[in-house]
Amino acid sequence: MSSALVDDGATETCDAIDPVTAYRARDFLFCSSHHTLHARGCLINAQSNRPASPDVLDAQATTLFEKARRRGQSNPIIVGALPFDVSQPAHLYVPEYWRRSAAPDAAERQALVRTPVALTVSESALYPRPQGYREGVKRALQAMAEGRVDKIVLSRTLEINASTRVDLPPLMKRLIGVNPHGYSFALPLTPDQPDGAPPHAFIGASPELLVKKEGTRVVVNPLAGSIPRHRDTAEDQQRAEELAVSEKDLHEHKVVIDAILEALTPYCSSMTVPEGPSVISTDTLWHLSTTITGELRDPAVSSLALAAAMHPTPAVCGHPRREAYRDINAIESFHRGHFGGAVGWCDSDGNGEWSVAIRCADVHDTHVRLYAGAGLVPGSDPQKELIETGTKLRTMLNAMGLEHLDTV
Ligand SMILES: C=C(O[C@H]1C=CC=C(C(=O)O)[C@@H]1O)C(=O)O
Repeated sequence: MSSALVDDGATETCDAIDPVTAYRARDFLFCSSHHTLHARGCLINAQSNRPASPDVLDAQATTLFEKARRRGQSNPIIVGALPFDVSQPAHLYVPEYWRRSAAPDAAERQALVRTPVALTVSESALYPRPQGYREGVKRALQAMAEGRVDKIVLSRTLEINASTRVDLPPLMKRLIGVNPHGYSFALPLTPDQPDGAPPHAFIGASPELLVKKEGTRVVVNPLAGSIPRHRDTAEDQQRAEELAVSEKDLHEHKVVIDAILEALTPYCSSMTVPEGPSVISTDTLWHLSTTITGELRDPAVSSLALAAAMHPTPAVCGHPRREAYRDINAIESFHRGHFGGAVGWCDSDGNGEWSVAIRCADVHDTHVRLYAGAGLVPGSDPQKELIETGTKLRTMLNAMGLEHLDTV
């Protein structure tokens, strides 16, 4: 992996080693199919109690960049996450040091996949239990039948207690190796904690790009509509073909595209939108996917502001947003935190990349909480949605070497 040190007025460098190898439990890592961004240390922590709304985030970003310049950084960036619930504050900070380099190539990823991850489970529990999740799906379908909402994304968790502290670096290597087309991330939740403190991080391997902004160009890649993959190649291919013409999934996808176009239109002078979705694959699922590109009217608008303008999309919340949000809160009895939010980075020219925070987990010392959700529309089947969310949990489980754990 080649790496170039960015001139950031940094106090600490580690550019001799590639970023994935250099990654430590308190670092930020964001690896797409093209680039790896690695950041270390926390120069300024935003520590705000204000909601993660576009205006608040814009003002916060301006203040953070000004402070970072006064502290001697010539090229600062902000890294962090938006929560699912935008009435809560975002978790943003300016790292002391960062660099961006080429993503691992195919051979390097193959080597990463072989990284041993030693994790022994002492306890694990699905929450809600499968029957509880199916009942939740039925309640969501009832809300749709009453005409209040047309889409709700309902999620569940898998709680794991390991017998020893979770070792994040090998886990991140595995995640990056197994997910070459996605966005693998590790966000320290207490980036300024002392050395040796237990890891506290939000990690994942999301297939979905909320937004990427580079100069005047903006790219979004919403996903919605899924089917689990199959070990048998012919059956696997048939499932992809089924998904491409599934009316229920095409509708589920269109709800997301319409909302994203509505949110992006005020920012763009032109947009290129394909006629229909294509089918893409992750290690465990097929998804309907649409890549939309646009030219920004104002190149100064930041990737953070664009992310906040679209978030939460109906790929993680539903439609209409407010009603879907209310139903999610009534049905789900756990706090999503950053799950269903966005993780990424933004530089002082506004360039940056934010992925939708799915296929992810909170890690705190020996405890791991995995999350997975599924988009529900009229016609969704509770058992199929249970299986779909169970398959989504597998992205993290496979990376953790816990393929044997039951998810349904
Ligand atoms: C909410 C999740 O996935 C979203 C993204 C892609 C496909 C989805 C679906 O088909 O339901 C979801 O909208 C998740 O993985 O937890």
